[in-house]
Amino acid sequence: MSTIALNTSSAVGKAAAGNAEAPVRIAVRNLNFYYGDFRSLKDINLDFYDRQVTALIGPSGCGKSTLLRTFNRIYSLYPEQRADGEILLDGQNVLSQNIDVNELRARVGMVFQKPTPFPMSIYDNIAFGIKLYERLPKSELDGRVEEALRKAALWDEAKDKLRQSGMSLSGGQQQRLCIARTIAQKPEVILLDEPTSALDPISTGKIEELIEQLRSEFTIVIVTHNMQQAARISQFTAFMYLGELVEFGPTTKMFMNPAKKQTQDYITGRFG
Ligand SMILES: Nc1ncnc2c1ncn2[C@@H]1O[C@H](COP(=O)(O)OP(=O)(O)OP(=O)(O)O)[C@@H](O)[C@H]1O
Repeated sequence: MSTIALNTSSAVGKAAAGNAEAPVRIAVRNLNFYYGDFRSLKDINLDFYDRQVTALIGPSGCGKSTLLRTFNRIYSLYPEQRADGEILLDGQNVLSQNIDVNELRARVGMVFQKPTPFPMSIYDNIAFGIKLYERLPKSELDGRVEEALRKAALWDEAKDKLRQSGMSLSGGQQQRLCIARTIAQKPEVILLDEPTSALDPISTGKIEELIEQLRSEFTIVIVTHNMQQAARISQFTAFMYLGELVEFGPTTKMFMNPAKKQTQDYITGRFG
């Protein structure tokens, strides 16, 4: 099969190569998901590697966000939604009834498409989540807020206005604040659901750089519609269609030499 001649080919290989030797952080086994009677995920089996970025791609409605939302059981806020099968986070099934979902959501943080800062100060946006779980002296809390803002590449822009509302930041800064808020809880996994789709190219670039930095510490799963973005920032890519996993592999292989025609058609924009 020839190399795919699309814009994506210039982006492929920009991210560090995938490390399939890395330990598996999340193992998805025979996962099905239902909205009422509608089965939106069909027997998904997939591994997510430790401190690697995995991109979930596929046409609208294929189940990318649904899959992402199973990892921290955010769907369980809605009674008609349910999952069966197994999602093993470090070997422990997060779908099991005896999992503490609050603890799970601290271990598996999530950042949404639209920046969602709380209507409170920049400082409190971050301190709030820490205080839910830990009682820290003020100096230590200050340190944790600073550390999270630094890791989210927002410290320099925010350090002189920590008491200003988080809503006063630009869209891109708000999204980095949401990432800082997630990081502050010291998660193991970070889920990103189209985190740059509401942002301009410069803010998008900053978030992409940030994702590359965060990879040294966190396992990252990102849903994106942007093929170039998937090629630029991920080490592994999963292509989904109609609730099924069609193909999974190192991003370079998926974009340069996919095994399935459907994958190739989607990546080259010939789908549909
Ligand atoms: N709340 C819901 N109730 C019923 N069906 C839903 C609900 N949310 C999603 N679905 C259906 O589940 C399937 C998967 O949706 P999902 O949002 O996961 O797809 P997606 O790949 O993330 O799409 P997009 O790229 O458009 O965000 C679709 O057929 C969708 O219509």
